[in-house]
Amino acid sequence: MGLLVDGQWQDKWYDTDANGGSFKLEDAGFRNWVTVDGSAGPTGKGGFKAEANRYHLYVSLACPWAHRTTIYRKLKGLEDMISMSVVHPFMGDRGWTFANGEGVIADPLFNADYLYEVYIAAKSDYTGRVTVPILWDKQTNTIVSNESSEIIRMFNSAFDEVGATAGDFLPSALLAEIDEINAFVYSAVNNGVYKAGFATTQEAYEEPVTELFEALDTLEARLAERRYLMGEKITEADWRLFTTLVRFDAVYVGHFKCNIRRIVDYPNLWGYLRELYQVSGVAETVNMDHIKTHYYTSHTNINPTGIIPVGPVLDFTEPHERDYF
Ligand SMILES: N[C@@H](CCC(=O)N[C@@H](CS)C(=O)NCC(=O)O)C(=O)O
Repeated sequence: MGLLVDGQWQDKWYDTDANGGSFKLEDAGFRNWVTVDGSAGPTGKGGFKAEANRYHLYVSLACPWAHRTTIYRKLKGLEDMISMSVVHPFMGDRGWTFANGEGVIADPLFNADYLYEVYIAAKSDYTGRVTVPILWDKQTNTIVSNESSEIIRMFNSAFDEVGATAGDFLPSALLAEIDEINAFVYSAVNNGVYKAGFATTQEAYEEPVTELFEALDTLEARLAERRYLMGEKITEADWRLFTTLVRFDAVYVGHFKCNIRRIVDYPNLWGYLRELYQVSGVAETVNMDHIKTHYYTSHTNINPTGIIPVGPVLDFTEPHERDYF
């Protein structure tokens, strides 16, 4: 675990002391957009036109933020036009690596050993954390974006005219409502588990855990009334919730101490999670081995022995029983 300072790697854990023991996620450093015609997107600069075989995605199969992008790459049929590398699940002193391991896909562009080399290739004096996902442009040799929430919006529609699978997870009529629920889920759930897990004081832990379970209770009630968060159709809001839910019982309950309840204790959330998992192609994006290995072995201040728990036994393939809607 560490970060780049002026293009030099420094081995540092998150600085929770600066925030009274609380974990604060850093803003992503590259915020450009791939668009249909290469014009600038909502942030950053233009020049990134949607084209087949132009972009490369770097991910970790363990990471819930990167997982959003692998789901979209799969569901939008982008696998043949956007190549992908997968880092090793263990993130040690030098951050993410391409060490040999099951499920690791080496870096074909730089043959990098460490992911930070990719950041330095984009900006030799880069300062910031070295995070996944990264969307790389092979034409202009730079990082387009390292912000998952924006990469999935690009994948959702920018490549439709060059052969992506039809399907829109962000219908414009629902945009405002989706943004609203995303903000709630992000703060209390997606990032809530990290705020609880990386807290270094009792108070900084208890507050996000309480907020997290209040939010899960609210979502449970909402899913009693609706099949998906926005109603009858799966939207971006569901995929953003899914990547946290699928890791929850195996990792966040134990490793991050988010243990007031488990997802299997919530009938609606558990059925909803199974249904999303069973959407064609999605199960192939879930690698429980990378997920458990990453969290339990990389965060040595939380789990010094590095022992990976054997359980829990979870069967995401059980009938989801949500078709009654
Ligand atoms: N804002 C980013 C956050 C990505 C992120 O924090 N990724 C984690 C893995 S789950 C990471 O690479 N962390 C490495 C580090 O912080 O040093 C996004 O959503 O794309």
